[in-house]
Amino acid sequence: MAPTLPQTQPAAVELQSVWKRFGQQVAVQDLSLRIPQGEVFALLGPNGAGKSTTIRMLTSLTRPSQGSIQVGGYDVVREPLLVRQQIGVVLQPITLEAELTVWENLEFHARMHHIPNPERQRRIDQWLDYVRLADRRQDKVKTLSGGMKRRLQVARALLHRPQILFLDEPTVGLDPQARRLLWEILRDLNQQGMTLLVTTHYMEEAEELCDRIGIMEGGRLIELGSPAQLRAKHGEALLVRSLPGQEADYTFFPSLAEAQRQLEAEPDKTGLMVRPANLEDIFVRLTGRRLD
Ligand SMILES: Nc1ncnc2c1ncn2[C@@H]1O[C@H](COP(=O)(O)OP(=O)(O)OP(=O)(O)O)[C@@H](O)[C@H]1O
Repeated sequence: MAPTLPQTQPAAVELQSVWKRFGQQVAVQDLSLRIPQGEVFALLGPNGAGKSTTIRMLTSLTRPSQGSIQVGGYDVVREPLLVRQQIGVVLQPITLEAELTVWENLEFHARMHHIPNPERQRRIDQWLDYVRLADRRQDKVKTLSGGMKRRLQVARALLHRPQILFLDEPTVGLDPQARRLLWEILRDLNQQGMTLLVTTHYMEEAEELCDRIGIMEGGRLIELGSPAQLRAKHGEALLVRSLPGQEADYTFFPSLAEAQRQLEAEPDKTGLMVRPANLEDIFVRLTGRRLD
């Protein structure tokens, strides 16, 4: 996995003390965050944590109640059209025209972005190839699998050549193979210099794909760092005691060796085991709950 990018990289996304209120409901509280260009950043959090609201503010779909947001160097409130030129967006749910063909869906989007022919045709061909859908170009979208639809959404989001791609739960509902293929595409885009901001419920996805992770709960950012930094901070290893009919008990240790030493020192070793800590464990430690 790529190391965390240095702070000297120009920011792709910058939020300063951002709040979003819906009436009495506070969806996002005092969020400050800087995502350098070229980073893959994941926002993690349980339902209602404020992830979608954050993405909606970053993509200029909803205005912050307070604070400022720059995306691609532009202010989302004052310069939303310039922001939209810099970004591609893959939101939930799938917003493709089911009765139109794969090609027609892309053609429609490219026309909306005023991409003239023959450049339009060339780009559609190029991106269909890239997301492995060239052989499905004449098929109606309703005949595609979930993974294919998601890849088509990605191709559509890339047609106008954005620098930053936002993806809200991109692999939800996909089988492992389809998920891996999408990761491969996203990783490749990042290697070409694209900044990615992803929300996900899947710890494995965050761990595999992302340089840094922000954990949100109750509208607040409660943790931020690379997977390695988070493990170093919270503990690399776990001693787990799990007994039938009881909730498992987890204790973090800085290293596997230290967890192992503790296990050996325990007079009663029933149900005890040592294993490496993962992001899910850290998430549970921080929030007291699982992601799904
Ligand atoms: N348009 C809205 N009107 C009122 N409240 C809203 C609106 N949008 C979001 N909220 C509230 O803001 C909070 C954050 O919601 P948000 O959808 O951002 O969370 P999330 O982390 O994306 O969760 P999920 O994974 O379920 O999408 C929730 O309490 C939600 O009910």
